[in-house]
Amino acid sequence: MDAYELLTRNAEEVVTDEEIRDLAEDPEGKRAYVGYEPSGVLHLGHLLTANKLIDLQEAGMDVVILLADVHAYLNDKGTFDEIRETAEQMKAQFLAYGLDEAQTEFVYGSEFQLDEEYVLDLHTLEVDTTMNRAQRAMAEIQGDETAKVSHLVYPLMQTLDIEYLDLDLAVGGLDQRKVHMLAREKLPEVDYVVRPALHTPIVADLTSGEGKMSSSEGVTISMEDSTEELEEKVNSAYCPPTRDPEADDEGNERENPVLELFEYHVFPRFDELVVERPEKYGGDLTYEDYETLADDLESGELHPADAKGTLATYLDELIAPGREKLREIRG
Ligand SMILES: N[C@@H](Cc1ccc(O)cc1)C(=O)O
Repeated sequence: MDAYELLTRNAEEVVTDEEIRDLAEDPEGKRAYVGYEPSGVLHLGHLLTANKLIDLQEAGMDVVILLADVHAYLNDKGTFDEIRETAEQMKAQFLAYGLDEAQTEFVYGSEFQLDEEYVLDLHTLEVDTTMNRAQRAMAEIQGDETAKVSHLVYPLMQTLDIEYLDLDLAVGGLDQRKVHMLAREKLPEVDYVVRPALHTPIVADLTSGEGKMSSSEGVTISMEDSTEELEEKVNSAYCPPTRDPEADDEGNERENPVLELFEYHVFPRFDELVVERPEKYGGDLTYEDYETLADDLESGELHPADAKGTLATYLDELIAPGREKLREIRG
């Protein structure tokens, strides 16, 4: 796979394609980041962006993981001490998951976001940004909560992080796109250069196939799940024998989350998947790419129950090292 392909595979959006192409010309040693509000246990949402970071490392880039403690604090996620403690646990899980330690730098937001220069830049942005504009950027991150002043400061700080961490690329889920658009608009106003952004898809809720999956709403899979819990969740997932399911009774769009997990979580990490089947049902199947597997599900060659069993096995392999780490940490 060439560098451009590694950078962009499974990305839902790149901003802009031209800037990413430039980066792909010479990715060696360039810096990409994802910021996470520390929350202790990694779940599929974290792992989807982590997969992209692994791709970028493979292309030669260095990765910065921002443990966004100040942002979590602004978003009312607990006391500062609690937040920092959960951040330490996340570090260990990211490395266990497969990020290359030599190419990964972990930075706490509080290491630089409280410095005088940063804070003064922040105030400059506050002067230059309407409340309406900042609030729009936050809509998807803040959820249903009533907007507080902290929610307006939050996206302006995220904008500055891109400059202060000296990055060449900002990565995030599609829910970060409005903040990255704000950054493109605002960074030049404080005389900083615009950096490209890359957005990963948001996988649908496991049980309904609707909306987006996160740890707070709906069912997700996390590093905390035992093999049995993981199997149970995958087995109860929505999986019609097609990649384009019909909308539900209320007209809500649906996806096939089982296929999405194969596409975004499993195939990027394994060269080949084996679906184990007894001889009398046709024997084992081997897949080297997502498309063939999705075609077989659609044609009936691959039964949803077999697809789910296989998905559970591979997801379990992916989270097993992180699960071990968590056990060690918690004793
Ligand atoms: N906004 C991110 C967290 C984040 C914070 C600061 C950043 O610079 C980047 C990302 C989230 O929703 O979790």
